[in-house]
Amino acid sequence: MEILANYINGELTPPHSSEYFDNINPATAKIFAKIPLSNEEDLKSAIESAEKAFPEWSRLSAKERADYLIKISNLIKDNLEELAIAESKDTGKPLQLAKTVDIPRASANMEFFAYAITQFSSESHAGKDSINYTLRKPIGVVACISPWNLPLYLFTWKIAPALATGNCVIAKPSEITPYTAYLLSKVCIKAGLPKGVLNILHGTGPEIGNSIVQNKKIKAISFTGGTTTGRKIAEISAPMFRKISLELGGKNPALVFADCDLEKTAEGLVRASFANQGEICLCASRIYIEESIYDDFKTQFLEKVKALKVGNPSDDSTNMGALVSTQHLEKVKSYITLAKDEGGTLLCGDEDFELEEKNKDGYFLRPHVFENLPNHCRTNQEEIFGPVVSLNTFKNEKEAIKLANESEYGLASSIWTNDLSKAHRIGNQIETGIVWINCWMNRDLRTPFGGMKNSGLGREGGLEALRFFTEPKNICIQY
Ligand SMILES: NC(=O)C1=CN([C@@H]2O[C@H](COP(=O)(O)OP(=O)(O)OC[C@H]3O[C@@H](n4cnc5c(N)ncnc54)[C@H](O)[C@@H]3O)[C@@H](O)[C@H]2O)C=CC1
Ligand SMILES: O=C(O)/C=C/C=C(\O)C(=O)O
Repeated sequence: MEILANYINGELTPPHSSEYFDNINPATAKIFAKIPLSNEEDLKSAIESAEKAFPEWSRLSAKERADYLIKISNLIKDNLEELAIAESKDTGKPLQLAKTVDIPRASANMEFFAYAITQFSSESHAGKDSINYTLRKPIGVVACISPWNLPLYLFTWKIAPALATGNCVIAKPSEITPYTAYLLSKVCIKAGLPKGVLNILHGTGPEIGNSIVQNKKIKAISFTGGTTTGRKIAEISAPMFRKISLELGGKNPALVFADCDLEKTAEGLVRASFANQGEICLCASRIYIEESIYDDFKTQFLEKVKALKVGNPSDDSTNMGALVSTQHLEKVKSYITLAKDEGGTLLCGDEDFELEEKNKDGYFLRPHVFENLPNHCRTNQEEIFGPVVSLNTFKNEKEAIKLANESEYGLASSIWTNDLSKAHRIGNQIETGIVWINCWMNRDLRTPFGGMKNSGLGREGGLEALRFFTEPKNICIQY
């Protein structure tokens, strides 16, 4: 059985506690690796090595730092197969998805920020008697804390801009899916990344995660995960006046208008609802359909959902793998019970399905579709983060916007219509950080990424991430 290690000061390092916990394959329910249970001592070593590395790393030219990121990006590409297998084993997601989305995006994150930093510039302002220019300095030792749903994809999405801008990083992957972060340590060693520039600590959120957040030497935190955890990080960071970037949950609406291309919309929304088993913060979970096409949409949507194949993640024909853990499966199931208690009609999801012998104990769930749920019920308001979606109706544009905005969350939305004026008008009024028109999760890494309301604070992506990880300093010269 593989024993994972922390990555501290450029070396694979066992935890001070000498204690480990289980890494479980959700598709088989079998333990396949042991995860270090890190504590304050490990954090102390990681911070010391990061502080030691900072003066030199931050003094390198942008191009020199970019070259390291490109090496890492290339090594991720070279090891795509191994990394994808590891990601699928750790998360339960289809191997095909890991090969085509997760790992290529991890490589692209490194490459994107390598190029971005060489093009990064700051403002200057010429006035009547003075000229001002702004320097953007690295902050120091920063933390990146990431979740389990897109492990290497989101881990690198944070680490890449933090390193590119000259910071040294303490990074913590989710304890539920730590495996590709461990493999990334090996990639960084192979790439010759200077010691201490990146440190990866494994362990639980309440222990090592909380220690990182409590530590005053950590000058900024980029976090993706649940809203409850995000709130805790904000509460602890506020008195320290520490910079934080929070990418939190979503309860994302999709608005389907009578003038949409029905076939494409149904297909797009099956993907938006159930990609990665519905375990993406951007997944559509409330679908609002214009009354006049409700029945037609429902028929087409259900036909496609029922055709989704759930099962062995290694099989190329599988559309949905296992949910990430038994605890998460139980959480999602409890929402299915709740939806029924709230008066919802289950349209599909409870059919019998066959699993291969080795997957019999895995955490599989068919995609569930409900209708007849009121907008204010918990099923339509709380983040489920699994393969559960509700179909709802609206009468007109005004009502569609009202229903979509009746939410504590504000991450992503999608609008499906062939009337582009209407799409722009609605896009402008929807309270979400991201609006997709006739598509979903079409990502350009240059765009601001993040949510409003309880979906987070700040934006990542492109220049936003480079600005987040730097401290602006204005210099004024009088003529
Ligand atoms: N991007 C998103 O929107 C995500 C949302 N979620 C939502 O959150 C729910 C809970 O999932 P979890 O895995 O428990 O998410 P979480 O928010 O607990 O975990 C995310 C990361 O934060 C760390 N963490 C946990 N508690 C911490 C603390 N006190 N201080 C510092 N770091 C801490 C975890 O170890 C992990 O690395 C899910 O059911 C889902 O609804 C989960 C993952 C991603
Ligand atoms: O950056 C992206 O393309 C996707 C981000 C997704 C999340 O932050 C999430 O699901 O947690």
